[in-house]
Amino acid sequence: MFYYLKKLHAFAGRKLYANLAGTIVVSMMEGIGIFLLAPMLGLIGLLDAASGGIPLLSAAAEPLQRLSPELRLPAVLAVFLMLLLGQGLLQRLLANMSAELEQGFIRHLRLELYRGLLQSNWAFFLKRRRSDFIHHATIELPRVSFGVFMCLRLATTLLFTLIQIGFALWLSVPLTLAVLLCGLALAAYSRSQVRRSRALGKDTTELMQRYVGGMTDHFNGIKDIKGNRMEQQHLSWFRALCDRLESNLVQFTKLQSASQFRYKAAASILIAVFVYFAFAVLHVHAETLIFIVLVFSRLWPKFSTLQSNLEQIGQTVPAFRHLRELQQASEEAQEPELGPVRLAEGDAMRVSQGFEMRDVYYRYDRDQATYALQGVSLRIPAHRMTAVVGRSGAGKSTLIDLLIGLVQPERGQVLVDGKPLGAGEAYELRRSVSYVSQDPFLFHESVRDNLAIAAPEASEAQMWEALRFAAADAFVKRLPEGLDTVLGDRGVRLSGGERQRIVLARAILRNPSVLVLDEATSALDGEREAGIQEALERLRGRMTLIVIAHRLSTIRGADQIIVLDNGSVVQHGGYAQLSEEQDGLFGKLLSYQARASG
Ligand SMILES: Nc1ncnc2c1ncn2[C@@H]1O[C@H](COP(=O)(O)OP(=O)(O)OP(=O)(O)O)[C@@H](O)[C@H]1O
Repeated sequence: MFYYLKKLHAFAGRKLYANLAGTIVVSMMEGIGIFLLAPMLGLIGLLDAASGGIPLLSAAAEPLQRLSPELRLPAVLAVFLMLLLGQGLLQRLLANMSAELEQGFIRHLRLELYRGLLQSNWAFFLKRRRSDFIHHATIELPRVSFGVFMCLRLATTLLFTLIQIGFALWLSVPLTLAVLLCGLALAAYSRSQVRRSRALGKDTTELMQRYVGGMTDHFNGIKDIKGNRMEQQHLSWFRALCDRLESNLVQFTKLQSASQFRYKAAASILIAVFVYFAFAVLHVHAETLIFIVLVFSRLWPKFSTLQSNLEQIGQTVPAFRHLRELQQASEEAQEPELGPVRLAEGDAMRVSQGFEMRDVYYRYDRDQATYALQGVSLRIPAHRMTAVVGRSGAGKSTLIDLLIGLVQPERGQVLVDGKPLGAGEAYELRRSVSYVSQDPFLFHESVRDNLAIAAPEASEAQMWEALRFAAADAFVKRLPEGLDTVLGDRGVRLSGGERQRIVLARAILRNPSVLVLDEATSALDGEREAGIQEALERLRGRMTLIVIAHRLSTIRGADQIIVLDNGSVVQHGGYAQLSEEQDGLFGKLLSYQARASG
């Protein structure tokens, strides 16, 4: 919590103190307003305004005595009005300022979280559920911000309570001490409520995490759900979770209302007892009694506000811990070379000789014995086309991740142009790599925006050239608004192959030094794939091509084929050479495919 309070301090600076000071002034004005009630009551004959029994009262009434009697009431009312209006205006100003501070702080936290996550290395993402990021950004983060401002509210309430206590002590020490003792006793009794709030807050965090995770999974897999008639099972799961969420939030409200009731009940009893003792036993003046009742009726609600603030803070504590843990993990996983993001690729690192792997070992989980890659040594020459093949799960994607430095080997070395590829160099290298994954990703934006994200300076002519290259020009031309057609769920839905071609065009538009295609043409028909093969032929020489393909016919033109099996390189060489090695895995894979298609 202190971490985020410090953050707010760094973010808001002087504004924060102005806000706190303003809140105190508003509270003071409220106090003065009450104090002014006395001369007012005196003027209308309810109270002896010149009474010396009440501190400050005679001093406050004294200027009034100098006015002619008929002006006194308007004068007091004018001051009263000014105070109330001033307080109202200041309150309005403060409310606006608080909203700006609060929203500004949320924006600051959001940006910090998002930037931190984006700049975390790939290993960080491998270990986490994607929906957890959404949960943190949309639910935990506002809770944290709410908690931070609740702490500030607690601080101002505490301060103002102290002022009120001082004032009350001045009026009557024994009665104030009695009220304080009762307040402390009730606070001690209510401590368990704060603990309970924290436990409920922990449950809220867990339940919301499940809620966001489940919803994300279900809607990602909605086709599977519909296609397999699994709606009922999902609905039951959802209903059970909603029941728990409902009960969790209702319990918190019940807890709060119970402690508020306790404070209210105690207040009524105390006031009755005080009035009795003050009047019947201690025989204090009626004026003093009215003041005591007035002051205590202001003081006691502060105690219940403090209690309520503490419970609300308790409820948000788990969110603080949760968000901080994620941020800490993401800070530890930051890419070493961050600097400003430069999209112009002119000065990006160009691979001139090629890649090399020396006895590389990698496993996703260091607690497990199985390696995704083991003892891999290979060379990938620059400006040539290298294909990586193997059965599903053989380690092809892992190999690519290591080559472009998304993950680092556990043992062994990856070299680029003869130099070891550390995490810092990898970040630099990826500025000149275009990577097209198995599941290509398009934004819910126009074709133009989707292309421009990779190369903001690209002209329209260059975009069309890239689309032509990827055999996507014809279908983009046919889209209702051409380049400006919005793609995605609420725009034009593309087929898997069409999506792949746009992503390929985007990859080419960056004019990368290394183009990696991970099953990037799997959804294309033979004719279109042949078109892309020709395009790749043209790219060879200009850039280093690394292609993962299941359909072996598509890699006939490769300069080199690397065959992986169970995380090791089992064969490498040209297409013709490998196809002749009858006992080799490549030959087997070829014959399986020939049988399947034949
Ligand atoms: N994020 C991960 N966490 C743990 N294990 C993983 C992860 N990703 C891959 N693996 C494991 O590493 C091994 C190699 O996976 P990889 O994705 O590199 O294979 P692949 O050859 O690309 O497979 P495919 O052709 O099916 O995409 C597999 O055994 C897989 O289960």
